[in-house]
Amino acid sequence: MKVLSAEQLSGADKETIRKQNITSEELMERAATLVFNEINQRLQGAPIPIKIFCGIGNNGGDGLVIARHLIQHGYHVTVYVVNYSDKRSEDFLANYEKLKVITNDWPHLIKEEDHFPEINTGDFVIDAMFGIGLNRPIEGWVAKLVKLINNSQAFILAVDMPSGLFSDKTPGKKAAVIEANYTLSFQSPKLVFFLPETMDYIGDLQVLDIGLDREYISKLISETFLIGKQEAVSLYIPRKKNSHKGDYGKVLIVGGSYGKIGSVLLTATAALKTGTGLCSLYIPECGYDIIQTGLPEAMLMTDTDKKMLTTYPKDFDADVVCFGMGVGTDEKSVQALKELLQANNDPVVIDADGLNILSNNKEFLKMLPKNSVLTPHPGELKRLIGAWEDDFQKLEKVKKFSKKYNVILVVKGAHTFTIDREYIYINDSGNPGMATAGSGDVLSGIITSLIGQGYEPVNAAVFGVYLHGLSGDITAEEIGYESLLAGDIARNMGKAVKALFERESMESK
Ligand SMILES: NC(=O)C1=CN([C@@H]2O[C@H](COP(=O)(O)OP(=O)(O)OC[C@H]3O[C@@H](n4cnc5c(N)ncnc54)[C@H](OP(=O)(O)O)[C@@H]3O)[C@@H](O)[C@H]2O)[C@@H](O)CC1
Ligand SMILES: Nc1ncnc2c1ncn2[C@@H]1O[C@H](COP(=O)(O)OP(=O)(O)O)[C@@H](O)[C@H]1O
Ligand SMILES: [K+]
Repeated sequence: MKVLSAEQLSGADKETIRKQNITSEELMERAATLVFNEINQRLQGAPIPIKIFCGIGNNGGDGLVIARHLIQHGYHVTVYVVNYSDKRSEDFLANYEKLKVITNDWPHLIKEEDHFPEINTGDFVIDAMFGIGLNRPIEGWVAKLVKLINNSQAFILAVDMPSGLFSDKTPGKKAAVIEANYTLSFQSPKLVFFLPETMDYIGDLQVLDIGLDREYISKLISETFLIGKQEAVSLYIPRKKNSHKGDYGKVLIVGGSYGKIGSVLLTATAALKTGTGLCSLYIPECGYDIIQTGLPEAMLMTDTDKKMLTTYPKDFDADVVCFGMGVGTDEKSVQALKELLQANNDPVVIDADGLNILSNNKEFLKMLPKNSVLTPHPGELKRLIGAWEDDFQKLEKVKKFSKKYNVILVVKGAHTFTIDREYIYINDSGNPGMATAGSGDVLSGIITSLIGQGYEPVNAAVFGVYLHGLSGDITAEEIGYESLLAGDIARNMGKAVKALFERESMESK
């Protein structure tokens, strides 16, 4: 799904009004009615106090439409107009008049702190103060109102986006922003919904298709995509009946050191469980018995050093090589990575200490084969590209790095971002149970496996990240977050691939 900017959404809005020959008020009615339907479906007429806070722009207009429908369906609604300015939008005014017709209980005007209502724990608050039109931080008494709502413990539903969030920049640490429990957003998710600094404001997210012109949207150039089940399925390459193990990749995993052999075991298990035909490992000698026992399907070569990697098997003919998990950063292991980079022209996957070695030896970056995949977590990323001021600057820096070195970066997190030059792919699978040692090692194995099976590196990264999260979701569904182990994610890869094609088994995310 394309992630559109506020500007693109406004354009689509105008084109829809023109092409469908409707007024902007009718479009607002359509969008806000969808929000009402969702609320009605969940509340089923429950007599709980609903407090709707409306701004004076079109987000406020949506709030007034929602209020009208809720009142007409017998809900206990109180409407507040957060009168932060006198420039009421036309559609706000039209809906203000419509509301007056159906109730004597007219909106309460809030113009200062003294007008604030009491908000109680059991209230259902609808935030329709600001949407994509916010152009400066919320200040003064409006900021105080935002804090009052946040501190109320009431359930908060945000319309289009939580008030206080911008669509194209982060709000700053002390800014007043609604902390929603649930966000119902129109037509397209916004980039800020997925960034580490701002994702916590969103709560659960649902995107409503408000019927903006499909043709116009399909022609819009977007560089940012949300990857859900539908997008993942489209990347899948089916196996051929007439095939053999040589068709599914000869993978080489290089890693491990004394005390960290488990990392390569996880990576290799994930690679084989993702469909690799032939999986070999190059490890320090101390890992020999561990791998042969733990993963008899894998083949092994060992370094002459017992405890760490000192070299790289240059003559080994692999389709794809993965380097880095559990390696450490000893000078001798730096040499191993150097030899690997000198010996390879095809894309490689670099993770963990492989990334730390790159950060300590920046001259190696130029040696990375084109379209190699780097999989940093935020700490590794910082060492690689330097610190950033906010998430938007981080994305710009990563794009620049990706272009400069011709590589793909998988920036791991609650929403993992795969960045290929100017393109951003945001992952929508996964859960907090995956915040457990070794789950990154598993991801590297999955991506390496897919490259070995003939996926383009960027597709291997995007699809691999999705499958990794999906396997984590399936595992969490079975055993909960707390006891989820990285090895479970690897072992459940088969279920994840199957779930891609099962309609009922998993909710399409
Ligand atoms: N296209 C779609 O998908 C559809 C969109 N729809 C809905 O429209 C929403 C966008 O509406 P919108 O453009 O009227 O902007 P909105 O967010 O209501 O606020 C703008 C007002 O706030 C003001 N202002 C800004 N910052 C401020 C501040 N810090 N403190 C105080 N004031 C501030 C600014 O005035 P300014 O002073 O800057 O001139 C202006 O008056 C969108 O989110 C969605 O809900 C649907 O109805 C239909 C389909
Ligand atoms: N809260 C979360 N939600 C979804 N995925 C998560 C969450 N926390 C971690 N993950 C995923 O788990 C993996 C952790 O990787 P990493 O930090 O490299 O772990 P390790 O070094 O222990 O292998 C990443 O793929 C990341 O996206
Ligand atoms: K809002």
